[in-house]
Amino acid sequence: MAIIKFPEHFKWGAATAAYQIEGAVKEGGRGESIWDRFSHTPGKVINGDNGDIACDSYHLYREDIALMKDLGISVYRFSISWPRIFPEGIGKVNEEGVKYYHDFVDELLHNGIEPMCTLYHWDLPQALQDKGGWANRETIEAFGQYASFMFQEFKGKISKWLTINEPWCVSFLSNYLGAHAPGNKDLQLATTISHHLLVAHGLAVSQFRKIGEGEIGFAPNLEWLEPFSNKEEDIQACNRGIAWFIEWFMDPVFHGKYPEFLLDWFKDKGVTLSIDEGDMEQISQPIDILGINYYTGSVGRYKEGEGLFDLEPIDIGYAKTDIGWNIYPEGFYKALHKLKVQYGDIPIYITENGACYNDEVENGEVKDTRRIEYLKQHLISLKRAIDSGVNIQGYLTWSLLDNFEWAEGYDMRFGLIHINFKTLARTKKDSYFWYKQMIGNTWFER
Ligand SMILES: N=NNCCOCCOc1ccc(-c2cn(C[C@@H]3NC[C@@H](O)[C@H]3O)nn2)cc1
Repeated sequence: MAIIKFPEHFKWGAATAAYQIEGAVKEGGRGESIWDRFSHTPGKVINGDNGDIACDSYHLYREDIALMKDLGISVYRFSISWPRIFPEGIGKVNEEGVKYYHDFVDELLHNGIEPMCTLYHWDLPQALQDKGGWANRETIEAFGQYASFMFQEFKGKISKWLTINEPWCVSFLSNYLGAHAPGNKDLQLATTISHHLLVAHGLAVSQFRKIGEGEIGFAPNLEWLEPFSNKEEDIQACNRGIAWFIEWFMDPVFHGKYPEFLLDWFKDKGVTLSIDEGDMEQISQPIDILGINYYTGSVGRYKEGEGLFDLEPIDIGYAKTDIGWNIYPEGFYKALHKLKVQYGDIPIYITENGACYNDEVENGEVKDTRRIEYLKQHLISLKRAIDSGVNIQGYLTWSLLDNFEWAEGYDMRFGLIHINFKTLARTKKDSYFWYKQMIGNTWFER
């Protein structure tokens, strides 16, 4: 059997997000978010699920942190509910919300767990959406004020910050494909939003340089696309599909410009970018860390007129998780290798990787052996990337807890810990025990 061993300094963690676990949406002075509005709109979320209660981590966070300590993680990625701090998005601060996060972060630190804080994990204050949301450049300024407040308020407690989680999901999934809040289906709008998100990221970084302490970055998600054949048309189609996730967001941050071939492609679709003077300089300020979220990949081939990029994803029989995503660990390595080639040695944290398996509790146990296999396969790819020179500093699995999986609701479970959403009981899954042993050893047996 092979031993897969990680560097001694390697950081192991787990990740969650505010709207997916907190609940208490009308408590503690919190304002409405776009996900409150979207999830309560009939037809938007499977089973009509919403985040009103979720895992009730707002009230149960001490229990969750005790589980993290038992698990042995050294870093925990969470997000701030922007409308808990600024109920209207800007202006009056909600002191109850500020205190909640101080109490939460203090509990993490007291338990020797390093906080990694995502400022924006999709729960935009509805009051800002009512004024156009991310399509309105005023939201960029509002995000800058929110970020500046948080950097000042948590200086000395939080030293790893991520500005925007998965800007592809916030822009294209939510405003072109329409699958997430606010549910628009407009390519020009989505592309404009993608630019405003990057400008907002850059504004937060510039504020961090004045106010903050520690490291800052952002967390794009990547989906790999493997060409069906070595035909140039298949290769180019897959390159377009990959660039939609990688180059579209990474080139502006690391190279100060959008990928020309995608700009041209969008222009042929009647979509243009309105770039203000100074935007690209703002976006491309150096960052300290890069979060990478990877779940899946597909095989793709050229098909004229198919989708946005003349690209047809085809099912060649890869095994899938319970949410229907291909299990494709090879794509994880290929994506990470591509990042090193194109963007150099920025310290990378895998800020999300995990699998949806909807195993239930039986006799007090959850035998999620498929999740353990998924983690093993992807950690093998990760170790290959590390050994080939990719500067990976840590791995945070998605997710610590089963939680509200956005439009898929609560049926889709990604946690190491099972949540009974009726009783809120937490049950450690077999994958929890496997991850705990692997963290303790810094290796696992294949
Ligand atoms: N890709 N093209 N799709 C074509 C059309 O598909 C429509 C649906 O698409 C997608 C694509 C991606 C996702 C997704 C979900 N997560 C998991 C969350 N990450 C942040 C954290 O909160 C986790 O809950 N990451 N990515 C969902 C749906």
